[in-house]
Amino acid sequence: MDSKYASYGKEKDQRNKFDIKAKKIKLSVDGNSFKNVKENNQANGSCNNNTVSALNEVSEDVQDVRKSLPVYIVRNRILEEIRKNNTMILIGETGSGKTTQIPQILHEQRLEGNGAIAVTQPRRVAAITLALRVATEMNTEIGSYVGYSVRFEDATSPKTKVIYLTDGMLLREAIIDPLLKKYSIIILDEAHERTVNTDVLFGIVKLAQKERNCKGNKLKVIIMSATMDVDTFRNYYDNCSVVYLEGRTYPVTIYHSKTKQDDYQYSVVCAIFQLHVTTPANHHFLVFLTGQEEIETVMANIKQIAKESPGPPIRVCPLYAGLPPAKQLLVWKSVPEGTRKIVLATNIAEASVTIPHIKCVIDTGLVKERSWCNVTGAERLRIVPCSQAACWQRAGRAGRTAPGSAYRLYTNGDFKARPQHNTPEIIRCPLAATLLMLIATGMEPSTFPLIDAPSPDSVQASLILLKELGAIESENNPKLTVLGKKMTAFPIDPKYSKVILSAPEHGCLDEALSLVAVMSSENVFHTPLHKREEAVKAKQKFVSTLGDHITLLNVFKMFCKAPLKKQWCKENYLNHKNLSYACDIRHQLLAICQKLNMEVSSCGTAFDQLLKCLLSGLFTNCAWTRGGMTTGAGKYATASGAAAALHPASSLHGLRPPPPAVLYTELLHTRRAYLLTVSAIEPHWLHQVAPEYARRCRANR
Ligand SMILES: Nc1ncnc2c1ncn2[C@@H]1O[C@H](COP(=O)(O)OP(=O)(O)OP(=O)(O)O)[C@@H](O)[C@H]1O
Repeated sequence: MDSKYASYGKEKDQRNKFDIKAKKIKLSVDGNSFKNVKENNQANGSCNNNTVSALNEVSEDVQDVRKSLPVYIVRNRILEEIRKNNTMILIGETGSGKTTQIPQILHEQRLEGNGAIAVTQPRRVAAITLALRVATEMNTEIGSYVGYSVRFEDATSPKTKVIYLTDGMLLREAIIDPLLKKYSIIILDEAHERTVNTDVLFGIVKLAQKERNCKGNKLKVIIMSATMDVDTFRNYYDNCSVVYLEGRTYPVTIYHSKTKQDDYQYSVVCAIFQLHVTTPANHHFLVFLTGQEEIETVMANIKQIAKESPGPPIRVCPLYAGLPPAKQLLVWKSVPEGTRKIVLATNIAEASVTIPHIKCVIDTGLVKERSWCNVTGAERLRIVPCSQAACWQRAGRAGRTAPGSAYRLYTNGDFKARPQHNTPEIIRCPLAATLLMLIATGMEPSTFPLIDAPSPDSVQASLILLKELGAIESENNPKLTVLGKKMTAFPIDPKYSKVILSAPEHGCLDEALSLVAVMSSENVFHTPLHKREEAVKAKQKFVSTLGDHITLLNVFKMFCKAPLKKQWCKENYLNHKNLSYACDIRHQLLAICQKLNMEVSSCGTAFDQLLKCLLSGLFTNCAWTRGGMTTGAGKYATASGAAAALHPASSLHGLRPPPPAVLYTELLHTRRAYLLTVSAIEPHWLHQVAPEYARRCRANR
């Protein structure tokens, strides 16, 4: 193993260094009593035992753990503040118990009255696992007093009092009821993440609170985070009270790489095996990577090296957004005693989640970030360094149930050079979906109160896109069209709801539903590194020369017909979980279509119809060969003029001559720019299905 990866500069945990300038009330945990509780726990073996508990297989005394949390210890003071203030910001260390304890403390006092308590989370895995944990702590079933609501899954009932839900789900509820009357208390958690949905929710909740307070139907709002920019939030919420909770659970020792790492995937594998041979097996690892493909590659490498490496047996668990929920939860399952669990995750494991017995975090310091081009509306994905706040959150995952360590594969200098906080997503992301939601709730986009307003150009570009999608009447007077209203019925991006809603016109709703469903799930192909050739060969039987979309459709159709699905997937190197998840999604999309009285037509093998239908929603994602010739190895120019190559995994890769025009699903920027999930189209189709955009696009090219 290369020795340069062994050298980490040790540094003291600096999690307290965040500068909080706002006037604040400090609530301190009594150091001695906290220490004693911790020591007692350890003496009881409740934090240090070797048995790894799955989420619902509670081996520790949850009530003891609960009572040792800083938030629990000062709960009476916190309650006092919450009673006094309609709006409050609560800052507390990662792991201090904000997300699991505050809702319970409120509910124990019945502060929610006849309403419910909503706790928003930027990510579904956090919403689900938190609800499961809190249900266990409250000794109740999920869906009873505690529940969760995430896209495509609602585990609540009329008697649910504490609801963990994604910010996107609360936004959808706001379309039906902008005053969110179902809730008497709304907790906006992980405020520092500044996702576009959370930023919009800040505004919706602020307006709802103002109006409801006038009508005597009060709404309490609590904003929580470990690392947020307090001054900005305090100004936005009219100088509301800030409660700063001092006190932590377990220390995390931070190590930085001494030298810059050129190949982080390689560094990750080296770091894992260096630590693997020197750390006890019950210290599980959590590794932060940037995406599914990378996770699969690293996973394959670990499995390969593990065969010859000394040290305990290894169980590798992936965790990324597109993984079907049931598979995500496997991360919380116990492993046999003496086995090391290594979780390979994207930033979805960064905030709010607790994976028991993770004592070692290995952080690449990178994240895959979505941004977009105002002019053409095309989106792109880039791998970029994450903010300091994100780095602290990641490190915090190591100190949840015991003291831990975080190994950063970047230097201290690199860390210090990073921005303190995440750039709000609203500044860099496409806004069409958000604006559609706002317009649907009856809000006026130009006067809507946002903490950080996106540039007027960006808003205008998104309104133009909505106009071209047929969702609004005009960009200057944004009113929903009949089509736009229907689009809001689907919990998916407006580009994809447009595809579904255009399908009857192209006679292909059956196929469009399957395609959108399979594209909403994650990669269906499973390509283990050591069996790459077999996997590539197996893929051939599904490949269409028309491109990856029809290839995906072929896979999905054959999966639906296969009698022994698991076995069939194994034989064909396909991901059974992702395909099953696609089936669930299709089911739900179909139910919405049926509610809208749409007729389910099929185009059979007339795939031109399906591709035109796909283009009617994804028209911003076209690329052309330059002057009819590809430049270099399959290079195309996107609508913004950026050069990009077909991804080597595309079924069009290597086709001679290359199709003059293609439709892609995503533009990925790694060392090169790649078009992902690509189909050949006829250049004139763009004019047929999106004439306004085609004219605008030609003028810009
Ligand atoms: N699923 C779980 N299994 C075991 N312990 C858990 C679980 N969820 C929470 N805990 C315990 O409760 C503690 C508090 O978790 P909680 O999510 O409430 O903290 P938090 O202050 O909201 O942290 P963050 O800012 O990171 O979201 C954890 O550190 C851990 O000790």
